[in-house]
Amino acid sequence: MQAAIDQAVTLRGVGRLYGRGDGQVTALRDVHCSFIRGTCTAVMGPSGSGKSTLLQCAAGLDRPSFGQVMIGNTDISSLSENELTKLRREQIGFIFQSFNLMPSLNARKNVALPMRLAGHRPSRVQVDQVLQQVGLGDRGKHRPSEMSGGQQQRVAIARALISQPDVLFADEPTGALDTNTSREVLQLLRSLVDNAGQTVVMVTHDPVAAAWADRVIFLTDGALYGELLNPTVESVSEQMARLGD
Ligand SMILES: Nc1ncnc2c1ncn2[C@@H]1O[C@H](COP(=O)(O)OP(=O)(O)OP(=O)(O)O)[C@@H](O)[C@H]1O
Repeated sequence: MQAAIDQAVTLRGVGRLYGRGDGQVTALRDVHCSFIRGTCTAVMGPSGSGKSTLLQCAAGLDRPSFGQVMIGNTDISSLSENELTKLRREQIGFIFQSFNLMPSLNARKNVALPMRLAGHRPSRVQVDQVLQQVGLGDRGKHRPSEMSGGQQQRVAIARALISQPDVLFADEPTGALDTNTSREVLQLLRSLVDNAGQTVVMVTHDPVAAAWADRVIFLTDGALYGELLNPTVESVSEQMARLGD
């Protein structure tokens, strides 16, 4: 008998409306999809197609207007704000295009911050281990302004990993980086999937970044358009050209 596929996140009939009346925008419409544990999925589509909205609904940062989001076996649509905050802290990692590090804190303190805000104090060993995991074992005392963009994004990844999240969501993680530093960050995300069994879901505009994923899903006008397995730069670019990007 075939083993059940282990889904880290499942969206069932998810829709998201913004505003009311004549000004109402449908950012997502009836999206059904799931993200398999231990895989990397890229989310692509033209500007305004709903990629960030999908990511935010899947990560529990935004609440869908309709439908259900499951993180593992938990239906997050049914959680109270406090329960959702706890689940986000413990099970979700989120990385932003602009790193969102605290400029006055060194790398160690930035990594420890979310746990400290949640009332825990991670040990120095824990923090250094996660910095080592992202290749910054020797940069713990450096502030963001003393690091390159790629290093800052790796600190942000370490900060997301400190709580050992089930899923790592990334919104344009290489959008602010040059080609070489983008590759470093993508290599790191790929190695987290391959060597640590991490689940990664990332929004990107870049076919080169998407080609690092196991699967690409495409959105148009808030709806799921299709997917590509084992994507290449060429196959992703072709699909995006078809979508009119
Ligand atoms: N807070 C909001 N209020 C009103 N409309 C919104 C809001 N957030 C997003 N939208 C609209 O929802 C639609 C989807 O937006 P979203 O940011 O998810 O798209 P995207 O594919 O991530 O776009 P981009 O590639 O340009 O970042 C767009 O029409 C956008 O203008």
